Amino acid sequence: MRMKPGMDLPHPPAVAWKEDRLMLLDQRRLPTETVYLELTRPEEVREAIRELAVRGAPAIGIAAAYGLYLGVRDVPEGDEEGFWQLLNRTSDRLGTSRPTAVNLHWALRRMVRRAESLKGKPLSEIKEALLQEAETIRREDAEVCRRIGEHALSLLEDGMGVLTHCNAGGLATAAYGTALAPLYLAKERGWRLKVFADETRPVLQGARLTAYELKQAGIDVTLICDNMAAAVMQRGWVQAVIVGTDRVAANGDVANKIGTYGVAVLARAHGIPFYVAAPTSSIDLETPTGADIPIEERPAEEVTQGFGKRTAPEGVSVYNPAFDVTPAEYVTAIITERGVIRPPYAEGLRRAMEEPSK
Ligand SMILES: CSC[C@H]1O[C@H](OP(=O)(O)O)[C@H](O)[C@@H]1O
Repeated sequence: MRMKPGMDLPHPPAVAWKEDRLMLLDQRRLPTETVYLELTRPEEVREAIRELAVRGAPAIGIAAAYGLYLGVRDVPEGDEEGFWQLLNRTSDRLGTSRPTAVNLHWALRRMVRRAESLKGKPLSEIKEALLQEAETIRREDAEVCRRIGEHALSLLEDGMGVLTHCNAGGLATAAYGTALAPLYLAKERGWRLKVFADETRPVLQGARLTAYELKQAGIDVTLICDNMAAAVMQRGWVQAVIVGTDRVAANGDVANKIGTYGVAVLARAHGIPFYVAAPTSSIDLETPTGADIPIEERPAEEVTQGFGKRTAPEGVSVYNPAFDVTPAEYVTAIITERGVIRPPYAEGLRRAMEEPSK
């Protein structure tokens, strides 16, 4: 599997545009079924994001970008007022699909700004520019992931044991992933890494998606239950932890899949570096600290009746936050497409957001 533009992915792409519709790989059905949703309306895209048919911060942003285009493409030529009203209403609607991943809001803001930059032009021109912008966001994301892979690989060594949590792979992005990008690159360079993938309850993104991606790519992956991470570290099988993120606050606090904070504390207790792979599209300097990051709470059924099998009594109280926040002090380094950022994070994050991509 070559991590070059247009390279062959070890799995079907999470998001694709085909003629006149958005194709989303329905990740609720992986790893046993490969089924694409064909979407032509923004409400369908919003539903797909909410129901985790498409998930992963970058992939959510890409899907929303196409969803915004779908929302305005049928506005009649000349109906300027109707176009701008619908554009903003659709952006707001898509923006409320999930609260934590900042990529969603980043992508929608970028699309609206692109349209506003062409205000006064024929609507047909603005619509075409919106479709092109969504395509550009998708293509850029693949390149960003590849660069994150390059920078992240400089922190790993051949033969290492690496633990990851949830899925920050090709299925969470346009291609390659963020946290998984260095693992693909290592494989391409003939390295032999041993990966431990947390299953990541309750939605099992690690078991269903990360284990699937890495096994398809021929990478040595061992699936473990979340409560086994401590034992695996205690046995000395892990030399690095690398995870993705949904939002990095201005001080370096990191929101990621629930359970990440526990892994970070375990890594600290075992003297294991804890790395966060973060495209700049997931960095939010307008959010001062992790305490300011909205944490999505999801339906109780994900915990009590996962994948249709009831495993808890009817009516039991459930707390089901989809994310937690790892304080910056537990983060060894934040790896962006523009390089590796070490503490103190506030200054490094500001510089990363100002620099052109390397
Ligand atoms: C590269 S972003 C992946 C990020 O998104 C996941 O959450 P979800 O599956 O609920 O969208 C998880 O936090 C991953 O680290």
